[in-house]
Amino acid sequence: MISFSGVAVEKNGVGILRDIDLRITERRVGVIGRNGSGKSTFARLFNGIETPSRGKVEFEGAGTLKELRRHVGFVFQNPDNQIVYPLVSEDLEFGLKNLKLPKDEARRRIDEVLERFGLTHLRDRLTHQLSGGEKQMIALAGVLVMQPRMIVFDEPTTLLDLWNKRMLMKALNELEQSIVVVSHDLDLLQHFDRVLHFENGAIAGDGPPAQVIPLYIEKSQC
Ligand SMILES: Nc1ncnc2c1ncn2[C@@H]1O[C@H](COP(=O)(O)OP(=O)(O)OP(=O)(O)O)[C@@H](O)[C@H]1O
Repeated sequence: MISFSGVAVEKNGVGILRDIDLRITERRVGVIGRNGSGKSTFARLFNGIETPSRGKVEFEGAGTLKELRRHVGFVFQNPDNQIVYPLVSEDLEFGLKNLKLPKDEARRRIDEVLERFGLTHLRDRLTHQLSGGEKQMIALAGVLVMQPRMIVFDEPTTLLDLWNKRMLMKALNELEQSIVVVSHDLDLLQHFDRVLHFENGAIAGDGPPAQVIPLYIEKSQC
């Protein structure tokens, strides 16, 4: 469970997010809203990439940056922001080095994740030669090997074609972690447990997709 209590974010004197009071216990949560409504800023609070100007974010009662980073993984919209090493295998080992895992255990985790998502053939490839969809999956694999309890995705399907979008949606559905997905792709979120609708830096709608999404669409038609 992750909680936001009285959270506000301000930058250069400008209010970006305000009055965020939430407890998230659902397995699949979507985040929608117009461009500039504060979704990415909200998403980045989950694992401490962004810190609140006021209020606190806690994962099961622990709010230190170290705890948030340990429990919550973050998948960026553009995998180039996430993939740093020339070889896929090196990139996947990168985060695990910080955990100081024995080599065998690190290898086992990497093999398991690659195998599970049918990515084993990419293990020794150069990361800059991967397609956009392959990169997106390797970025997700890099987060999964860290075994976080929750994963936040910021617009994960924007760069993907229909095939890769389907592959990612299937992967999302099969994850045992709880997931939070920021997306303009309303189809992706229609079977989620809960959807948060942001408007001008605050939550304007919160509930099941069948309730929140139609109201959001209605507002866009005004
Ligand atoms: N450093 C900053 N200083 C001032 N304003 C900022 C800063 N960073 C972000 N903003 C503003 O905060 C608002 C929210 O940005 P955010 O990226 O969270 O929106 P978003 O809902 O994710 O948008 P999009 O759908 O376009 O990705 C935007 O108006 C943005 O211009």
